[in-house]
Amino acid sequence: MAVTIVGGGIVGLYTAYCLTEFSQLPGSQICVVGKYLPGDQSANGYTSPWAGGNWSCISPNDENTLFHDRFTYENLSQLQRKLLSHFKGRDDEWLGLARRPTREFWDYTPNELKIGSLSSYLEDYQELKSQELPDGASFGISFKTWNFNCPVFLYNFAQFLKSKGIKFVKAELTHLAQATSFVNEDSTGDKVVFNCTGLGAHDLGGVKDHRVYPARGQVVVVRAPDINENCLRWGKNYATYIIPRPGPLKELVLGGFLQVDNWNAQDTSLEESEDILTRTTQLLPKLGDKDKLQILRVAAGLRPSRYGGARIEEEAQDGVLIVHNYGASGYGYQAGLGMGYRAVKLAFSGSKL
Ligand SMILES: Cc1cc2nc3c(=O)[nH]c(=O)nc-3n(C[C@H](O)[C@H](O)[C@H](O)COP(=O)(O)OP(=O)(O)OC[C@H]3O[C@@H](n4cnc5c(N)ncnc54)[C@H](O)[C@@H]3O)c2cc1C
Repeated sequence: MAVTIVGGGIVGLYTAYCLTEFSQLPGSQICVVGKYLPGDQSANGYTSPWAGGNWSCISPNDENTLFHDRFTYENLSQLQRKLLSHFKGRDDEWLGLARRPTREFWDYTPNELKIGSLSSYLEDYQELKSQELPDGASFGISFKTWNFNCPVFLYNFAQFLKSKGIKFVKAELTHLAQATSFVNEDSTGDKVVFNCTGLGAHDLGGVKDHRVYPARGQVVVVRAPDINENCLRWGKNYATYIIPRPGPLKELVLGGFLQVDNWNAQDTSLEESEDILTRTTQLLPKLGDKDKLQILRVAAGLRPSRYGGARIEEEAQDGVLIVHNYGASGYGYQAGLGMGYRAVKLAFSGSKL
């Protein structure tokens, strides 16, 4: 088997992990190719380093997404254990994948199916009493979540995958058919391509999926050594979130925005930053005076969204099995392991070769 994964974002890496872990495919048969790879940064072409990131209730309520979220939440402990046993002497904070408490509030009554699903598996799940809700909120929960230091975790995850023999190649493709020329030297036999190109799927030849669109987010990153909890609030037209990043720098990511079809991640806006600081300090008063926060940086990123939801689908192109796996929107870290699992299962149960 010669497997090529196009895309070195979190979805590509989770897919590589699922191939080795759940299909027992040797790393020497897998090659990851991407224009950008872990350690790189690009505002427009590489979303994964820009995520907050945590596991939250941001994702939709359809059966597939509920499965992806749950699978990821439940299997991150195993991934964390494997990485920590590889990086001997290091801890979860160094790794960039750690646990923290969280509270989430809604201004409306959330979907029953979703709440039913969440309450069945989230650790320390509790529905909050009305006196524990902020003004104007109508529902709230607390639970133990996962927090990522996204650029750090992405880099460490890639190092782990390389240690399994997986090859990483930096290259830009103009057509998906070019993918099969990037293979691991030791691999032979049937060729399979996983298309994990995120927003790139919009323009890549052989895909050109115009259901893919960006949902721009801006964040303000502050230094807050005393805040170790997540706090999020979902309104009909806004999302406010406070996400601590694991690691020694004690960074807190404050957001945010979900701007549909806005492709501009180069620019950030002072007005948006002010709005984020106002909303987050109101939501979590212990953050203190917004004018006294130590701002480290302001950044913007583009979530790879897709009308109709993530595309996890197989297709045969010139005798090669293609498995599409993109469209993770604002939940690639929290759903991507489940997406990778489904994509890999599809590849190995399919008969399109
Ligand atoms: C502000 C913000 C906050 C977020 N917070 C969270 C959060 O808290 N939790 C969470 O789960 N998610 C969060 N997200 C969403 C998360 O970042 C994305 O869902 C995730 O990064 C998508 O990963 P991906 O691998 O699909 O795409 P990407 O990371 O964009 O990777 C795409 C890969 O494909 C490659 N590629 C594309 N086109 C080509 C081509 N033509 N040739 C070669 N290579 C190509 C790229 O180089 C790259 O390697 C957030 C996003 C933003 C912007």
